[in-house]
Amino acid sequence: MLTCSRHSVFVTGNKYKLMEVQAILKGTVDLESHKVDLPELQGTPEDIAAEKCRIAAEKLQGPCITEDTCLCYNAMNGLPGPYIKWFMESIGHEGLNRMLDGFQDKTAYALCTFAYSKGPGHDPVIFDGKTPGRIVPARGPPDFGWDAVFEPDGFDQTYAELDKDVKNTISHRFRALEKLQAYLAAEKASE
Ligand SMILES: O=P(O)(O)OP(=O)(O)OP(=O)(O)OC[C@H]1O[C@@H](n2cnc3c(O)ncnc32)[C@H](O)[C@@H]1O
Ligand SMILES: [Mg+2]
Repeated sequence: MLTCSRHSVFVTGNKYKLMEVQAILKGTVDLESHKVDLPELQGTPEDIAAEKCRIAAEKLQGPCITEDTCLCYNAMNGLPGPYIKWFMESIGHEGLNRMLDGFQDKTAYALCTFAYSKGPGHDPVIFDGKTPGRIVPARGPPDFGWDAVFEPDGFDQTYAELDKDVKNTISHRFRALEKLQAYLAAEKASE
């Protein structure tokens, strides 16, 4: 859970996401953490992100922010995309590489979609961030999801090998949060 000056709350069950969001927003937004179990939905990344936020706002009966993360293979027209969580849990880093065995194109992109709702009954606003890269055999600490198999463009290190401070200035999450921050700041200024 993340509380900003407008008492909005970041809802996630993923402690690594929360740590990154806290590190990226540090100093600009007051954070507070709380875990709520949200359903894994199907659809386009944008529709999933919006619906996830609607459900969280209903559960909390108040304003909130949620985020959904995709890992999209270009050779597979964007899949596994929003279903990456199940692929990661079922087949692991090696399987995520093997899926591309029959393809020359190993490029992929990480996509983060934040959604912000003013509360139940309010349509969520969407903010996305994308980082292009490619899928490589796992290197670096295996702690956070598929970090070890994603090498962002312009780097010869995987997300997992990169210093956290570096990942947090080029990541899909950082890019989406930049937009969300600007939106919240403008909203606050107009009050
Ligand atoms: O409660 P929520 O916020 O939904 O947390 P989650 O862990 O279920 O997250 P998602 O539904 O967005 O699924 C995304 C999957 O990708 C993983 N993931 C998310 N961000 C990542 C990142 O920056 N690097 C590596 N793996 C990441 C995450 O661990 C999940 O397995
Ligand atoms: Mg989830």
